[in-house]
Amino acid sequence: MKVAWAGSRHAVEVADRMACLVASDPVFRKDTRTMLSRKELFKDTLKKAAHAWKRTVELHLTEEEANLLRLYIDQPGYVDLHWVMFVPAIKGQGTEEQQKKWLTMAYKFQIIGTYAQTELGHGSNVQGLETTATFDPSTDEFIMHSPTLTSSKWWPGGLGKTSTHAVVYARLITEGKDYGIHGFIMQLRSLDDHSPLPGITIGDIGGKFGSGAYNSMDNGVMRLDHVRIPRDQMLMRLAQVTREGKYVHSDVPKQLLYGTMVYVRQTIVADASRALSRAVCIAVRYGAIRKQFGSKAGGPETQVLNYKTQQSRLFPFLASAYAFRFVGQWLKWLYTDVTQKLESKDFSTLPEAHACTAGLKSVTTSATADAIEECQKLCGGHGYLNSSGLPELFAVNLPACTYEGDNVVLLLQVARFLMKTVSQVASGKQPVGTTAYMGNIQHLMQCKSVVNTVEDWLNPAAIKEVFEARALRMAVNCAQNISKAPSQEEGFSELSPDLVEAAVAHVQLIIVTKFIEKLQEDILGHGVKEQLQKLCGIYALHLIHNERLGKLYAQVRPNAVALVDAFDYTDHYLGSALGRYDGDVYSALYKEAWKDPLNETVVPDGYQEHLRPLLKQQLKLSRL
Ligand SMILES: CCCCCCCC/C=C\CCCCCCCCCCCC(=O)SCCNC(=O)CCNC(=O)[C@H](O)C(C)(C)COP(=O)(O)OP(=O)(O)OC[C@H]1O[C@@H](n2cnc3c(N)ncnc32)[C@H](O)[C@@H]1OP(=O)(O)O
Ligand SMILES: Cc1cc2nc3c(=O)[nH]c(=O)nc-3n(C[C@H](O)[C@H](O)[C@H](O)COP(=O)(O)OP(=O)(O)OC[C@H]3O[C@@H](n4cnc5c(N)ncnc54)[C@H](O)[C@@H]3O)c2cc1C
Repeated sequence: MKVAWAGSRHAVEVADRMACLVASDPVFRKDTRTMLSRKELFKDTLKKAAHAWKRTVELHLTEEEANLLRLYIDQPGYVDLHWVMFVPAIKGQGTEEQQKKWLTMAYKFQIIGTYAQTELGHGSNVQGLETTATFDPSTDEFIMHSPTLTSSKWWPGGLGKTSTHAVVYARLITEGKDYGIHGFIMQLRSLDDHSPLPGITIGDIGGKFGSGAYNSMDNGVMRLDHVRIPRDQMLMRLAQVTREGKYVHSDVPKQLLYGTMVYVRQTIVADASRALSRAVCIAVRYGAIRKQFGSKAGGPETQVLNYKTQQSRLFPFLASAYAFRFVGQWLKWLYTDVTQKLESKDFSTLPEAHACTAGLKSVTTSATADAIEECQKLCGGHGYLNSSGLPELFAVNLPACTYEGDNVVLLLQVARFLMKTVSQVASGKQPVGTTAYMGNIQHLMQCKSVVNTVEDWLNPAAIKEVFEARALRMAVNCAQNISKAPSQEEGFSELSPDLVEAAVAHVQLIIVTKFIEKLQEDILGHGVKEQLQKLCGIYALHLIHNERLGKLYAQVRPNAVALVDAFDYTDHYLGSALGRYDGDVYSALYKEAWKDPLNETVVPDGYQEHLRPLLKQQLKLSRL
């Protein structure tokens, strides 16, 4: 099962090696992270990042190994933005010459970069950004400026205190005309003493949700006061400004400007499956250790994992973790395929790539945030302790519902794509890729499900048909209602809640389909495929027909712990007293409690000033 989860034997081996490297290095300790002040946490993050880079160089780690090292260090920081957004933005939007110049420095960490798109006034509406980049032909420079308070850059990770450079998104103005949003490389801080360059005001935007967690990241604010940069720092793969100030657009779709976001959304699906699997791992392992109540005859107490209510709340998450993992692996493939096509100037699959990454990012991160919260409840009181690992896991993954595109905004993008596809089908065009099922419209609009028993639900063809019919009918229903509205735009706006539901149904169909396709692959190991079939059934069925699942849960229960062990997480990475591999939960909880700063002294600070006088006063009063 470890191989099925990781994708290959090689993937298991390299992940194990990197996880152990991190777990055995004292610099990467994180057990007292939630007790650090913001400043201490930030410094700890800088230390870990520098040490990780040192180890990467010393051990000559490959890119795959270095990425895993960063992942297992498990502490958000500026390096995430540098590797996940700054480097890809230059790769995707820079010319070959620009890539050579900037990536050479970025790969060696001679510069640290971030992705500065969002502003105080606009995040979702990228076309509404206000920062300007005005070309001055007299000096061959762009003047970068924040004209209003709301145009202040706001949120970019690493911007606050660390980044020396950024890809800054701004409205390009040349020859008096506004050509909309383009990307520019800017140096922000001195490479000698790290002070901000003239005209740049920069800082951290302040503490965020939860202790520890995302507070390790210095999300930043930046205002620009007529800062000049050379013309060749405009990212010029998609469009250019000539020496004379002429704007020239390349023969590529302008949506490629959004390419970095497509790339990152794809990686976020993998993050979501990992976060969900960590929460499930903690709740399942702990559920096997925790006992409450027993038989009336005085027999042994019951493991809470044996309660049917526990299973019906928890096993759909276990199934979802596997489902998201497999769809994430497929999405990675899709992204690579689209990138190769783009290189040979075939842009035909771009809309589908956008819809799939946007939709899957939305559905998987929302489900994951909800599931982590529920796993906390599934662990009872102990789940609420920081030492359970769950509060931090929740706080770190909750913003994934917002960053890289608010989930509802992204689902509306999927809906727009679906409405276009429905109208193309109506005019006789055969849909392809993940919407190919819509071509079967005659059958899917009328068919009745052949499913009667729980066993029928394990029939992949039956499951697929139900999901196809559900998604298509919801999309067609929306399209019909929109066509009755006074205008397309009004109809879309009026029906947006239904459109979001239709988008979710389409995305869930993709997830179910990719799970089924995974089951058709060669899967080695005794009983592995059978367990995955049950999980696939649970994933599909819990979305549409909760009542019939009891039998399947009973079949999964005997292997529940093994199914989470297959995630292959070290105790260091899981970071949970409840989810420990050895099950020694109570000793761990007890030990963790004593690490709290409040326990550094037996009598707490503040006793002399506030507690003692109060108690003495009450004592005096009671004697009166
Ligand atoms: C225990 C705890 C320990 C700690 C653990 C730590 C471990 C780490 C774990 C997790 C962390 C992982 C770290 C990962 C690091 C990632 C960090 C991420 C940081 C986040 C960064 C950001 O947020 S960057 C900013 C992102 N911003 C957005 O996403 C903005 C969203 N808005 C948009 O994308 C667009 O504005 C819009 C799509 C909503 C609208 O676009 P537009 O205004 O142009 O309008 P249209 O709707 O008219 O679209 C026009 C046309 O274009 C098509 N289109 C739109 N987008 C795309 C696209 N991306 N690609 C291709 N095509 C696109 C659209 O469909 C339209 O097409 P038509 O054919 O005209 O219909
Ligand atoms: C932890 C974190 C890290 C981030 N890192 C970065 C970074 O590195 N770089 C960067 O540039 N940005 C970053 N961001 C910003 C992030 O990308 C934006 O916050 C995100 O795109 C959402 O935009 P917004 O904040 O403007 O939300 P808003 O659009 O203001 O959303 C507010 C509400 O309005 C709703 N809404 C908005 N538009 C519509 C619509 N058309 N129809 C229906 N409902 C709508 C949304 O659903 C939401 O409920 C980060 C954000 C966070 C939280």
